[in-house]
Amino acid sequence: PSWLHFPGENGAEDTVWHYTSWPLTCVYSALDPGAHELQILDFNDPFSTEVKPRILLMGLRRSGKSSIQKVVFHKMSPNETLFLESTNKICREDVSNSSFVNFQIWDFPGQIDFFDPTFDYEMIFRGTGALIFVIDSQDDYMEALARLHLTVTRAYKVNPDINFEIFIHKVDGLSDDHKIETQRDIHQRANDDLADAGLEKIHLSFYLTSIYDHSIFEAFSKVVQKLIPQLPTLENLLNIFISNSGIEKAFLFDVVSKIYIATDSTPVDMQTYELCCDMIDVVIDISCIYGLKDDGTGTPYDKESMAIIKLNNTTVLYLKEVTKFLALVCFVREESFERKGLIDYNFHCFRKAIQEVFEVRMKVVRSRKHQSHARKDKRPTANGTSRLPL
Ligand SMILES: Nc1nc2c(ncn2[C@@H]2O[C@H](COP(=O)(O)OP(=O)(O)OP(=O)(O)O)[C@@H](O)[C@H]2O)c(=O)[nH]1
Repeated sequence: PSWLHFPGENGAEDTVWHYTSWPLTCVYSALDPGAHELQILDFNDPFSTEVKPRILLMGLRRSGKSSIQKVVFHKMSPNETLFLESTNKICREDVSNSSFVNFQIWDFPGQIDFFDPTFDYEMIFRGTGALIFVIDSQDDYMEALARLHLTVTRAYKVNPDINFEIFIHKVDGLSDDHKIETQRDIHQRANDDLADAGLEKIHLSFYLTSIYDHSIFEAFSKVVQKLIPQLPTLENLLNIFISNSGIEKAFLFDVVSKIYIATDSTPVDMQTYELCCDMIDVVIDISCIYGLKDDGTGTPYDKESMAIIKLNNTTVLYLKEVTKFLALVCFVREESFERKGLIDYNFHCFRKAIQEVFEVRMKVVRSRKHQSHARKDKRPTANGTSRLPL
């Protein structure tokens, strides 16, 4: 077993212990002792069902990492993030809103000395699906670029399959011209650094983001979509659905986070996405006021949830419940919406197909769990017992 120390504020110290001498890696945080029960991560077992794709949030201090997590996944209002304290330990969180949106986010403290030899970055990167590096665009970003280069090169060596996602953040403070110029400059410098190191094969994706508009949700949607193995199937189903129903555009949304997990193959523009987010907010707000029972029980989003909003430009927005956490939001021309019966019938077929995709996934998960348990029971352990050395 090796010990990792993350110095906290006011002399407090969080000690993260992880045991890697066996395929099972256990992470234990001293400041958060209850967490160890959740943190049994089986990195080396390809059939493990405990491991969720991990998204790391990294970047310099005060770049906005915790704010992003709080705004996207905790519905915190952007203004409240002004009062967020600096993160002094790795914060891990499970996001399991639906069968597709299922991952773990690790928020790293900005002050962490990531390249301290006692820091086991191999363990961290091995189970990582996406590494989001947040750069504060309102600050001098040279130090951030140097840190980005170090982080990406180390991570790539351990795990070349990681998606590197660069959030050029806090762009609300920049003019439109300045935004484009900043993105071009960061893109150029980051890729030049990689080329100088002979690592031009590493692909970096760039996003302009701010917690004060929808850009952060859109960027997170794209990051999450890359981690959903069923994405091509979902896109295909959406393409078939819209082309047979006279629909202009359709999004499959995770209602809780407002991340869209898939859309058809026509291009997405920001305004369309914002309208969908606003519609979800309206539906949930109205349901919370008028949709609950007199005693306050019930949920604001259920099988009955649907909404039609007619815009003044002959476009109709149509929202329907797909599963407990997913909604389909469509853009339809008024004349096509006259054939609502056809749309509803096709939607019924679409929902059935989505359920089938879920079922296949559940079957795979169940059989992997079964195989995994069977193998764990058989293999000998380090201390001769069949239990984890916790
Ligand atoms: N203008 C603007 N400010 C932002 C944005 N996102 C975050 N901030 C502000 O940036 C400051 C730092 O945010 P944090 O989320 O605490 O930053 P962090 O990267 O988690 O910081 P550490 O925990 O120290 O590593 C806060 O005052 C936020 O309100 C944004 O998109 N635009």
